[in-house]
Amino acid sequence: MSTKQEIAFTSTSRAINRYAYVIAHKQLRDYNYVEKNIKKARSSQENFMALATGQVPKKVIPAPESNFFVGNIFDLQRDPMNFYLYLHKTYGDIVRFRVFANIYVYLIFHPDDIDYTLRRNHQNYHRGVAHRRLRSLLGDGLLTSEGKAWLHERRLMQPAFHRQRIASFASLMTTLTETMLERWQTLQEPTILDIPAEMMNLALQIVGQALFSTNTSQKVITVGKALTTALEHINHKFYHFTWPDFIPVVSNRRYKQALHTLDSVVQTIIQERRLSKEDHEDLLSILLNARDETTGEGMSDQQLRDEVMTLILAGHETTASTLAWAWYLLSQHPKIESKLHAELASVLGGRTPTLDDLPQLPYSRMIIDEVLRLYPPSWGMSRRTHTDDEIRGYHIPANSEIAIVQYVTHRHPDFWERPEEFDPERFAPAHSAQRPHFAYFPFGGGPRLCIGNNFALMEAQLALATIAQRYRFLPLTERVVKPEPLVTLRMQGGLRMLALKRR
Ligand code: HEM
Repeated sequence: MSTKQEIAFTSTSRAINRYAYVIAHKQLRDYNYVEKNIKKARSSQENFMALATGQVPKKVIPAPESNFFVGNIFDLQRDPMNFYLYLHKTYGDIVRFRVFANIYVYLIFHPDDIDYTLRRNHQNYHRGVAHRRLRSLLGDGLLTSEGKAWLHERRLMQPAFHRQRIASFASLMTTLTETMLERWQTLQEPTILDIPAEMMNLALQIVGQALFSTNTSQKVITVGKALTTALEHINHKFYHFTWPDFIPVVSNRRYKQALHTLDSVVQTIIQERRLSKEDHEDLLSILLNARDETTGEGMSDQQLRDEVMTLILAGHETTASTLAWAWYLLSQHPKIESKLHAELASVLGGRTPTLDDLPQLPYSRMIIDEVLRLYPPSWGMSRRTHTDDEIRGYHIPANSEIAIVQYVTHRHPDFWERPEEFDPERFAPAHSAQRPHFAYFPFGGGPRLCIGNNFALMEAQLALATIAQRYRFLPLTERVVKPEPLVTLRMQGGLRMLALKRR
């Protein structure tokens, strides 16, 4: 018997056997069994039919047991991170889980397949459900737009993130960090800080000033608060069944109010700037002056509003989360912390770091890289297939929801030894060179790579070096801080730390 005949024979007998059992269980009213096995029988039958017509049979994507009506949604709600880690460990590099009835999410964990979806065949992978949820907040900004509109916006905005332009923000970053340290000096001792809130405030001030230059700090704080309220609403909706937005329950009204505040503050800043005609040498000026190469048209007020909101949102939570996790991890690893202090002392000797110092501070950069591996702020990315596709020999139907989860791939045991351990040495150049590109992708990849990646890395490294020379932090309890997967990876229960002056 040839291999094809063998598969055909096995498929047919499997289908016949399963159908026989299904009929028996139907008579016993064991519908659970019927539901589970009818699918398998059909797939065996499909394989047989495929072979009979000369096609290659479809492989069935591994999936966990699930309920037909609620799928695996409760496993997902309970603890998404551990659910995804469990699925990878149990079922391998491609898994699907049921959301409801025949609606599935396909999880892709292997670097080669991530390379395929984000880069080699990116045209077939559009923005997924997470981006659609963000649309009510960010409109058609760079993060959420698609196709030609996205390409047009990316071309207009790319010059704002050119290396040279970003370099001019280095002194802004250290000045604002030092302003924060001066405020800490005035606090009562022992100084206890809400670390995520401090880092969030710092990152918000930095992105706010980079966008709007001076005199907007109060407006930036208002925007930050309204954004947090709006994001909490979107986060909640992501994992829970909630009322549709048009029903005026308290949470929906609060969300609408936050959107209204955001719109009015951002529109006021844009209007003031359009009238002033001054060149402020900030990101907003670049956006205001950007012109389409062919039509010569600039951005409309609505487009500017969407881009500004996108940059504030994408540009502060992420870097703030990186810094907060860095302080936590350093407090748990005194040897790594001492090595960082030694590098800072020998290169900077107590002075404020500049952009030119950064290449001389490789260990601080390795720390940031390792923090981004263990706790990637953008911990997962969602996509939707445009047409039918095939990954790892499995058929993926058109319009399927795909999830690519950095949090899991950054712990893939084939590419990371002792994956849960905090070890910045993994990012020494010799080690990094041996890994496939998409084993580590905190900033995504392909054409939709994060536009602010250099801005973020520069900010994180400068803030780390400036703060670590003046303070070290100790947690107030021995509690192990767990990640909370919201739009970014926050800390469950927050993190209050004791700030100890180093000089
Ligand atoms: C540690 C900090 C950051 C991390 C980990 C991060 C991560 C990411 C990731 C993973 C994506 C791709 C999302 C996807 O394709 O689904 C992305 C896109 C984006 N990021 Fe960042 N980001 C960071 C900082 C920033 C900063 C500082 C800015 C701006 C000031 C920014 C602006 C954007 C924008 C506008 C996009 C959309 C790009 C496009 O689709 O063309 N990000 N970011």
